[in-house]
Amino acid sequence: MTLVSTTTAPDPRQRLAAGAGRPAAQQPAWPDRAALDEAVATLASYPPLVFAGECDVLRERIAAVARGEAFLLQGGDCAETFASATADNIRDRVKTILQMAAVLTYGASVPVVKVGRMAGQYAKPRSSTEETREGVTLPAYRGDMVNDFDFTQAARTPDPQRLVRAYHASSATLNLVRAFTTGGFADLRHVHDWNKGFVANAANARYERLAKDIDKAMKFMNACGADFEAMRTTEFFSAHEALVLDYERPMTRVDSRTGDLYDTSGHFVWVGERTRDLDGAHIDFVASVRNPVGIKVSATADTDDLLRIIDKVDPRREPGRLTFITRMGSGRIREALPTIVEKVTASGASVTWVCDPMHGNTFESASGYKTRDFDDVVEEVEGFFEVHRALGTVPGGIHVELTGNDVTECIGGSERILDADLNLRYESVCDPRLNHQQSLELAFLVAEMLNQD
Ligand SMILES: O=C[C@H](O)[C@H](O)COP(=O)(O)O
Ligand SMILES: C=C(OP(=O)(O)O)C(=O)O
Repeated sequence: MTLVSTTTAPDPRQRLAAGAGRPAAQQPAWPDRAALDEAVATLASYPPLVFAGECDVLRERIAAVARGEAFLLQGGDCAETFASATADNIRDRVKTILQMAAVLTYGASVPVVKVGRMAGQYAKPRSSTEETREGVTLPAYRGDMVNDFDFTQAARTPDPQRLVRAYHASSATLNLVRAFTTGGFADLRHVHDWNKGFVANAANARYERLAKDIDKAMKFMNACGADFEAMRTTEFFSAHEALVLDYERPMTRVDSRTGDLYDTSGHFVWVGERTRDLDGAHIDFVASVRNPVGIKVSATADTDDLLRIIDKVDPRREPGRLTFITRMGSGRIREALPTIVEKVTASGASVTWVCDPMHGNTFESASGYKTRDFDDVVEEVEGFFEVHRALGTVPGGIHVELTGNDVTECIGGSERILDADLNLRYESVCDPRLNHQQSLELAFLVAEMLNQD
């Protein structure tokens, strides 16, 4: 892929420029136009973070997910921060995802497509444009790509230089992820090592037993003369919400092979529940790029609206192109999802269904923390499987906010985290994440659900 098209056809970037006039929700109020233009120009001059061919591979993998031949595992921080883009944090998140994938692959005999909510997840849509603390009102924190979490006027003022910092942090993250996943660290023969460094607990002990079984199977295959080359590395893709269009547009490039546009900020990008307006700039943006894309779908989504989004984003009905990430809440999924799935299926659309059991299950605890109950998370995934089984459609994967760290942000799980424990290690700057143990527990439970076929 080159940065500049060599064809004489009209420049496909005109398509992007045309979309720029559409209304865009949840965009930062940049105070300095010249500084923004400079940051956007800088981003446009930088190399792509991912390559078009990799996005095509992911589209094929997601097409296999839609056929029920693989399972999609998307996970990572609610909001990455520049300060937390450290080697240890990145390694532990990758290890957690690799462990979950090992549990799913071994436990349910299904290939797992691994996608990190990583290397670009630096922007957040907010319910309110402002935040008030003790009588002081400031702009809401919108992610490190936009402003800083500190509660001061200077920190909360959007700064376009942060777009450039987000690029560099994503680049460094992706570089390490690529090193981990292709440099030997992800070799299935190291399945035990991924558990090292995590505190001893029930989920880790259960994982240790599974790792022993995998080890045994590998030794058996080795003795039979199996070729382990394919297991030395693993595919690992990056994903984030395509929210701040002043970041996504300059990162969008023309693929010299095809003349098509690709958003090179990540392999997979999604449009959130708050920005998926049919005539808005976000849907127009993802319609213009060839990456596999996702759309968040809540329990209140209008099915006709979704059908129009499908027509716009995936007019060719291309397998793997469009994923609906449903996030309905444990109490509503069984009532809201069936009609949507039925009508979408009846329309002949080619959509991959993935369950986000986090965003419909957030509440404020009695002690004032934004949290989620592990039981609600599990309940929503169960509802997702039940609905798809009843309709004969494919429950393709899960999309979860998680960390490899031992945080206390979601209540429940076998550690029985209580409201009173939330203040111990509540580190998220936005929404609560599953900790390492809760993530592994979820993977074991999902493997059981997959096995019920
Ligand atoms: O991650 C999703 C949203 O950005 C988040 O839930 C918004 O949180 P808020 O309602 O506190 O703004
Ligand atoms: C904001 C998010 O989700 P949703 O759009 O579903 O609320 C998210 O996944 O970070």
